[in-house]
Amino acid sequence: MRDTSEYKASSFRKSLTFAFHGIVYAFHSEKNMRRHFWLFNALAAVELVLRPPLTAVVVSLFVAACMFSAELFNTAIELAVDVSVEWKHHPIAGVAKDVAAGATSMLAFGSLFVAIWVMAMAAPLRFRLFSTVHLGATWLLIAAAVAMWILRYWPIHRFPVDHVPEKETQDGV
Ligand SMILES: Nc1ncnc2c1ncn2[C@@H]1O[C@H](COP(=O)(O)OP(=O)(O)OP(=O)(O)O)[C@@H](O)[C@H]1O
Repeated sequence: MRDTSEYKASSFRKSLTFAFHGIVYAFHSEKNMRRHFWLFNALAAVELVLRPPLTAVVVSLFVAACMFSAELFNTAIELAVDVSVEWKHHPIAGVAKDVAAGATSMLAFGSLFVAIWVMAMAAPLRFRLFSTVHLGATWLLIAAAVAMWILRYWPIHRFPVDHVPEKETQDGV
């Protein structure tokens, strides 16, 4: 095995590149990441139509980022557990994965309250897709959506990812 010191990020730019690799890998290998991606698009579409104020948009984007972050942690834990038990069955490995999945589910549940609050902030609910209200919030939403699409569809073969688990391929959700 090679010495891990050679992977140490020597600059901020390198650290960001490693983080980017991680996110792209997770989008390619994890079906839940792809589910969250489509949920995020649904959220962005609803907010573009209803046009809640900037505060509600910022909070909802932050919660969406937390959700993606939780799923990334979950993926990292699953991979680390699989490596540590060498893909063999171990009761504690199973518990570790269940706990990580539980953490993600908790956040998903909490996100529902934020979704309800965003709807309340958008009241009275009207079709405002072509309106010019809350333009700052609208541009923020569009920028966030574009960034997510880039991360989701960035070609993985450009990165030194040796193995994408067979259980989750590019197909599917
Ligand atoms: N090595 C293992 N030893 C014992 N139980 C395991 C092991 N790996 C997985 N499990 C059990 O199977 C469940 C599913 O594990 P798996 O690795 O397939 O996660 P997953 O279904 O891909 O999760 P997610 O949908 O969050 O990606 C775990 O939550 C755990 O209960």
